[in-house]
Amino acid sequence: MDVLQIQNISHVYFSQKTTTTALLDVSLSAKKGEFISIIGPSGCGKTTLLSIMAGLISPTKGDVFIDGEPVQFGNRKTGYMLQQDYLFPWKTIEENALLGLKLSNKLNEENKMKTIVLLNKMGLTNVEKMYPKQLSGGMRQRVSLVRTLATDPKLLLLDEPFSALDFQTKLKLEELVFNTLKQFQKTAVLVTHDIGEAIAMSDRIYLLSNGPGTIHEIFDVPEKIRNRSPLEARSQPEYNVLFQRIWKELESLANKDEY
Ligand SMILES: Nc1ncnc2c1ncn2[C@@H]1O[C@H](COP(=O)(O)OP(=O)(O)OP(=O)(O)O)[C@@H](O)[C@H]1O
Repeated sequence: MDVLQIQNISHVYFSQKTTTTALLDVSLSAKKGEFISIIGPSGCGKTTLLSIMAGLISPTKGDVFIDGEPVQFGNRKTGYMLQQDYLFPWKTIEENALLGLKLSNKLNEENKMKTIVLLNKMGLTNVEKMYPKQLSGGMRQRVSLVRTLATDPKLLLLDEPFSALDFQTKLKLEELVFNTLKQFQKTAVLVTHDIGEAIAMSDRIYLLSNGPGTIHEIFDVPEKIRNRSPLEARSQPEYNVLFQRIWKELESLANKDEY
């Protein structure tokens, strides 16, 4: 069954003087456990699309279903992981990690224990009583991932979560996120500007055209890459072939003055 179904979404922003069509007739889907990526030029509507999936804005046209139900404002079916970790500096790591559970009234001893175990699994041992400023950027993003996973969302929305990190930390975190999501059979949507990251982590990549964003092309990631961890995937010959294909497609958009 599709955990995520987006059917013919269009979205127009209206202001007093202008109207901007951000998305035009976009359809996509993801089955349970699938990892999909959305790439495309700046301003093509990626954030708008994620905000619609999260139920933060309603599309002007079209339907979104998560787990078979229409997305509603304030729904708790999605978890967001962003470029910035948005941990509260005055709260301890444990309090930050448990915040999602607390807000959704799911905080009990069992869930608390599960969250602490998850923190430890992420290599975050003995940090529970520390504050965010005492942790590195990569560690804070790991706390942010734990907070997101703790509420057991049906769908994870990852909005460039690695882009502020140094390259080595980014590769390590990609590996950790990939393995964790596979372990829990989580469905995820990643928005990124990094073609390599999209290939290394995804089952399928949606390339959006320049605004108004439409689906320009869908790339299925070959099995040889999908069956490997992101780091191993990057050393496969198929990885370079797909990288070149996507790169050329982006270039062709640029030459059409679309990118
Ligand atoms: N609140 C808003 N009001 C009016 N126009 C908006 C609003 N938010 C976004 N837009 C416009 O909608 C289009 C898509 O924006 P969006 O932020 O979704 O693109 P994006 O692909 O995420 O961009 P980037 O890669 O630069 O983050 C752009 O033309 C943008 O200017």
